[in-house]
Amino acid sequence: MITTVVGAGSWGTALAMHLARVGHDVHLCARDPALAARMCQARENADYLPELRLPDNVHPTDDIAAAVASASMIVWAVPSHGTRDMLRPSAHAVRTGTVIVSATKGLERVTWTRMSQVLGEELPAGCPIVVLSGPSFAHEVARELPTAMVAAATDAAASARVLKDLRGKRFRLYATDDVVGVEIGGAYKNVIAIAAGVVEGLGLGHNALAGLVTRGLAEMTRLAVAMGGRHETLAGLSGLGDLVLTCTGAASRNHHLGVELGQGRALAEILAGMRMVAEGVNTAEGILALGAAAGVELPIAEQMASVLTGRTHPMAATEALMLRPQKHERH
Ligand SMILES: NC(=O)C1=CN([C@@H]2O[C@H](COP(=O)(O)OP(=O)(O)OC[C@H]3O[C@@H](n4cnc5c(N)ncnc54)[C@H](O)[C@@H]3O)[C@@H](O)[C@H]2O)C=CC1
Ligand SMILES: O=C(CO)COP(=O)(O)O
Repeated sequence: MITTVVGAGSWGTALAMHLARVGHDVHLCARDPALAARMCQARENADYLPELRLPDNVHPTDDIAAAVASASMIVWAVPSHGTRDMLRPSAHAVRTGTVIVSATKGLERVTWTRMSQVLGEELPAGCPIVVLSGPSFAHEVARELPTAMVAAATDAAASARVLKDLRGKRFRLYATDDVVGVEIGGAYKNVIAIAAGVVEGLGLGHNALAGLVTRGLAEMTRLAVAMGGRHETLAGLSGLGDLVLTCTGAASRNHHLGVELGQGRALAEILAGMRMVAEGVNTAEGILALGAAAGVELPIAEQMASVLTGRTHPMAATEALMLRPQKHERH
């Protein structure tokens, strides 16, 4: 079974290692030829997932068109801002019927399109898209620590195939047909994870963190439902599950960025010191655009977008949220 993973950052590399361990022959595509060469030579991805040996059946490459042409399954793990540009030149090489697993969590800049929609617009017809999401730090998947995720697709045969082909002793998947709910949950949680980091950086305590996570989940759910997703999806792995992980786990890049913001560092300075992507930085504005289009109020995302663009100080954002009119909890 040949599977191609596009994106040799931490997530693509971890998924490639997992797939190789469960029996796939994996092509791992890096856009940087030098990184592909270093991975071939050193048998590790020292830039993004150091000190973990790549299994022998992971084949690093920079020839994306050849790698996608030979695969019966493609796992997409390129950050959202690079997805369309990275896919377009090789999309024609993808064979009809190839199952596409979208592992990216974010929205396309400016259009604020969901990732499965971007992939669907660029790929040939007849390639079912399955969204993989949920609480899953790359370094833990790479180390074979137990992980549960969700696979969302409108095509039940495609999600069943992903459940079967990705299954591992310590990797468990649940299926759903709620693609919108899963993608909104996976994108939105990054914004709330930044907010959770801000709470920590400001030293606001555990009460504040618990309140933020709970009200963050409420507004994520509000948006997802307004866009056609289901309430219970957001109570699942790609909602509550990923919030618990990234709002409390220090390994979250979004959470880390929020801590630094809360401690008073400027966004540009924080980003300059990060090699890895923090999707929530771009997603906040997109979430607001989707909220405006759907006619729903998203107060935490609104404050975070304002903090991230430097218009509001993190403490002022906290006060603005606390001083909002009180209301019924279900709203
Ligand atoms: N790392 C993790 O634990 C998880 C990450 N994800 C998601 O997977 C996606 C990829 O994230 P990571 O692998 O963690 O990122 P990363 O920061 O570890 O690596 C990013 C990769 O994308 C490449 N890249 C950067 N800008 C690019 C562009 N403009 N065009 C094409 N490629 C570009 C980099 O060269 C690098 O290979 C993100 O949407 C992230 O939210 C999802 C679940 C877990
Ligand atoms: O999505 C993730 C885990 O599920 C990774 O979160 P970060 O991108 O914040 O590190």
